[in-house]
Order: sequence, then structure tokens, then C-alpha cells
Amino acid sequence: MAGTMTDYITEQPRVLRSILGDRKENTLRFTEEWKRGSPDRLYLVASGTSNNAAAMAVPFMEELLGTEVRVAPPTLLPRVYGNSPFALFVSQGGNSNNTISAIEQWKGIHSLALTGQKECRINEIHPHVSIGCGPETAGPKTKGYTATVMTLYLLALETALALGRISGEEYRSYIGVLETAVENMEGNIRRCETWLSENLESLKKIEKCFVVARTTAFPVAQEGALKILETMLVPAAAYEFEEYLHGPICALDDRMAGIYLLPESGDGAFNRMNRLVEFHRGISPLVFTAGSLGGDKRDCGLALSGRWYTEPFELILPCQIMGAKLPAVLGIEDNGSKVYKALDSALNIKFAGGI
Ligand SMILES: O=P(O)(O)OC[C@H]1O[C@](O)(CO)[C@@H](O)[C@@H]1O
Repeated sequence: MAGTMTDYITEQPRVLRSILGDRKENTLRFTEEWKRGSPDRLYLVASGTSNNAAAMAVPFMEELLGTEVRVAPPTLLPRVYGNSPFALFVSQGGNSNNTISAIEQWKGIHSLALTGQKECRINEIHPHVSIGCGPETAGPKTKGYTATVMTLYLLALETALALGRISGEEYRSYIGVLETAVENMEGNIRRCETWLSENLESLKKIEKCFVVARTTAFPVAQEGALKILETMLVPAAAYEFEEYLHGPICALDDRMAGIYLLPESGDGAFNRMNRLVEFHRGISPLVFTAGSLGGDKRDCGLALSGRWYTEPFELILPCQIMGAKLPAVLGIEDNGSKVYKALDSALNIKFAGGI
């Protein structure tokens, strides 16, 4: 049965627990291929939400695998360097025609696909590993995002352990932090729902929006902006905090909404980002935060693990909830999906009309 965005958001803790539980079996093939090829470069090729998930995983994978990791959309494949490159074609639905073409184009490169659906075109044509999220039929993806980040993390973690790049103690510590973030998720989803209902009148007024996060959380802001854009159908742009100060900030006016994804209060950027929030609030009332701040009803306080790499499981939630709930309130539910479906038949985005 087709689920709603809310169903998939709510399903996330269960899905992530099961991905964590199945990690040994599910990552085996990747680890074996990695050992066989001893890669000196990893390319993650993906579109849309899969691309945002891949971008989030880059620093984690680089640290664990000890190699450069690069993300590219399938239609912007980079020149390949290195003596033994490895590519992972990431596609949640497994039917994106651009990713299928990239697989054909990079036939000579040692690679695997990473897909979220058993039955899909990519699984028919290429060796693959599962994201373990199950089908997600709502257009804008939510559980596929967090499941893809988690799976990429686990591929890197299990491989690093198998190669002796990290000790058993370090491995258990990473897993413990990831488990904590998943444990926090149900409560965090409830916090976002409360925040949304308390701010409904102002959230409804958003006509344009900046989503801002610092350094490693920037890819979370990119996914947050995509959720707002494809559901509320308003322009939404994501910026890395310091980059935002170098130009985009000039576009602030009383109608420009801001969603600031804040790190833990101990983070070096915390106070500076708060000064920016106050500055923006002096110009527009439509300024919201997610993270560790409190004190204003516009601040969506969340339980954070305190480690940067769990931010995609925490800071993404307010934008996911906005995307799930606000279109119905605005009377534009399904408008985005209708445009998308018409475009898919005209431009053949997915293989044989798949998802
Ligand atoms: O990860 P996939 O299945 O290749 O899809 C890429 C993107 O394409 C869409 O399905 C829209 O075409 C997005 O929802 C998705 O993030």
C-alpha cells in the first residue's frame, strides 16, 4: 500500500534499527570488493536526495576508509584519477535513467550499486548492495535519505574494521553513537510535530526561504531545502553558514524566511550562528531554528548525540515534517507530484515509469 510522507518519517527509527541490526550481512559484499580492489578513490554517483545523502557521508567515509571520496550527479561524471578507483552508484528507487546511463558509461570502473528496492532496473543490470529501507512511494523522499546515510556509514565502518583501520573499541563507540541518535529519533519527531503546530500560522506564510548549517551539516541543509521546495513549492536555497555571510545574506528582507540548523552549544560556531539568528529576526519574524537552542517558540529543540555525523538523523526532521504537513494546510497537497508525473512521462526520468 502506498504510504504518506508522514508514514515514512515515522517509520525511520524502525528502518534505521533494522539497518543497524543487519549491518554485518548487508555490508559484506562491499567489504569484499573493497579488499579485492584496494581502492585509492571512491566516487559516489547519485541524484536528488540520494546525492544529498551521499554528500553527507563523504567526510565520515573518508575518515574511515582513508581515501578521498567524491560525490557526483550521474550527468556530471568527473574525470577519474587514481590507480584503482571504485564507484558506488546510489539510487534509492533503482530506476533513475541518468544513473543507469552512468553505470553504462563507467563500465570499466570497479563498482557496485546501492539501491533501496529489490525490484528495479539497476539491480537487473549491476551487482548491488541494499539500502535496506524498503519501498517509498511518496514523491519527496524521507526514510530513504536517513537510510542511505546510515548504510553508507556502515559500509565504511565495517570495512574499516575488517581492514584493521579502527579498533574494536572505536568501532563499538561509533555504533553506540549511531544507536543513540536512532533512539532519540521518536522523541525528536514528536518535538518537531509540536514545534510545527505551535508555529503553524507563521510557517504557512513562507514564500521563500534560506536553510543554513555550518560545515559538515551543510548537506543536511541541502536536503532540508529540497524537502521545502518540492513540497511547499517555494524557492528554498541552502548555504553553508560562513558562505551565507559572503553575499546571500544581502537578500534578507521581511519576507525571507530562515531555517538555521544549529550545532551543540559547545560547538565553536554556536554563538556566532545565534548572533546571525538574532540579526535575521530583527528583519523578519519567519526565522526558525532546529538543534540545541530553546527559549523562543520558533526554536525546535532536539536531542542531539553531540557528534557531527548524527546530524542527518536529527537536524533534517523539522524540514521533513514541514514537507509532510504544510502542503495539506496550504491546500496544495499533491501539486508537486502532479507536475513531477507529467514531466516524467515527457522527459523519461525513470526507467519504464518506475519510482
Ligand atoms: O535515488 P533515486 O531513486 O535514483 O532517485 C533520485 C531522485 O529522483 C526522485 O525520485 C525524483 O525523480 C527523487 O525523489 C529522488 O531523490
